[in-house]
Amino acid sequence: MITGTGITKTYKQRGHILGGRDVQALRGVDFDVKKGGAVTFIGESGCGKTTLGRIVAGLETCDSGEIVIDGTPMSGLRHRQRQAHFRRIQLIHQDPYSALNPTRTIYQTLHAPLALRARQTGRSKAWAEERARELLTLVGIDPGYVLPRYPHQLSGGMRQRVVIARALTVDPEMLVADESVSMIDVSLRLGILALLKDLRERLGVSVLFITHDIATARYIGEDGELYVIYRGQVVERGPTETVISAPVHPYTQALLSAIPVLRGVERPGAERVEPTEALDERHVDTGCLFARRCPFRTDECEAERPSLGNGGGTPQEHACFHPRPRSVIPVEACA
Ligand SMILES: Nc1ncnc2c1ncn2[C@@H]1O[C@H](COP(=O)(O)OP(=O)(O)OP(=O)(O)O)[C@@H](O)[C@H]1O
Repeated sequence: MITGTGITKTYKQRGHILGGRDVQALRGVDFDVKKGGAVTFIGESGCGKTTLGRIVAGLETCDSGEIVIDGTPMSGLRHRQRQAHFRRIQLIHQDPYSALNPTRTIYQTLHAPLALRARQTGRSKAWAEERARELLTLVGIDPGYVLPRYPHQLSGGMRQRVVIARALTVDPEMLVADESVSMIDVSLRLGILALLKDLRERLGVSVLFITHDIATARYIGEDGELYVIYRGQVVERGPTETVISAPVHPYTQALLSAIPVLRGVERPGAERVEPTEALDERHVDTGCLFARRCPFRTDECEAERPSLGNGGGTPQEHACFHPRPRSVIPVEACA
């Protein structure tokens, strides 16, 4: 099990004199991912999703907060020990084109980490070769075709499968998939998402999925938890189906309302929640982060920041003083 508590991250900006502001990318994010579980973070561009994914994968440090992997807090460990723990969390980057070394064949890419493991665990060279073939078969590609080839000779979907196979060479406990289908042809995306689901079932590996797309969140995390993140704060979280079918935070409702739908297929009674104003940096220190865009804001929202909780008796947690379940236009309406 992997948990995060109070994760914060601020990027210092140079040029303060010219009016540059520090960017608070994460403002006290809590999460937990159970063994074999699926957690999806969803939010618009710039809300801090990638920063969180990199911190969870150990590629970046947080300013405060704690990541605990199987009961061991990472903050108290030396660099090498920490790296050994974080090796069990593998990041699958959104861009399979830059994730693979163009000068290495797929055989070389997979063989290097496997040969290292073979040496560390007293296994033979033949084991490393066999394991490379097994992993490629597991991710649905023909080892005989792929192993001698270079990345540029493969399609985007195949490359992403190789990236996943490489992540599996270390027997990870969790995969962090950051928009991992966004740069792949639409026709190939479902295959990659189905593969990630399949790996969860077959290997018991947990998946932390990062996306801005509701349909993807629903597909990958149907039995998992959905976290909605806005400007570095989790504003709603709960079972994926509950959050999507009955969102209570106005931001989640706006996110769902923003899905394009075909004229005439909207469900009667569905409500469209339109954010009222463009992003505004005011009230960042005091009030609700969404207040300036929220059509339901009150004075209270501008004076104080709500924290995540179950106020109002809702099944999911939310950070809103006025949670109101609203039926918004469902994702199926896009089909
Ligand atoms: N290395 C950095 N230096 C300065 N600011 C950064 C850095 N990385 C991210 N940021 C800022 O932190 C905020 C969060 O960025 P992040 O990439 O985590 O968001 P995101 O939700 O993943 O966005 P996107 O979907 O566009 O990738 C943004 O305002 C971004 O400009």
